[in-house]
Amino acid sequence: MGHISSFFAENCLPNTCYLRLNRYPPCPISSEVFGLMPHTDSDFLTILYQDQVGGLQLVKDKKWITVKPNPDALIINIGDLFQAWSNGIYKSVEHRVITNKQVERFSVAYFCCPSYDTMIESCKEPSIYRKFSFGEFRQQVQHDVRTIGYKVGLPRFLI
Ligand SMILES: O=C(O)CCC(=O)C(=O)O
Ligand SMILES: [Fe+2]
Repeated sequence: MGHISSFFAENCLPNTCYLRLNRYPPCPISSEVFGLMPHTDSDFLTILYQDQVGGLQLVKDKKWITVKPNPDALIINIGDLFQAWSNGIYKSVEHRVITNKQVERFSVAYFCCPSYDTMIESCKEPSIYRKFSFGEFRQQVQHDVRTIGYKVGLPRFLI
């Protein structure tokens, strides 16, 4: 895509990436409560493992579809930074988790993030997003969540 091939190796180092262990307890009112609200991940790529219970859904062709659990597979989700970096060619996938009435569910997510000072810019002109640092992006997301109650994300950086 016109970026140098060592970009990830140089910028997404073990000390800037992180692992999250998610536990979703059984929920008697599962039709009314999300395990995780619809969102996109604020990283480059997320490597996800879900157990056999299932519950992960993503948007495909404007519809929510269920990601069938597969014990032999990892799920790779594209995040917001990849979308900006590819100038919108690769889309950050919107996803959510629905709860289960009876069974507890676990998942493990590894978020591939660069350092806060890494500049995210598209390889293509005209770029649809202005250049920003990952730190600026995180700050903007946190500011929006605090002040308006939700993440706006990449649309804030459209030119
Ligand atoms: O539990 C899952 O399957 C998804 C977790 C997730 O989307 C996240 O941690 O950002
Ligand atoms: Fe996520």
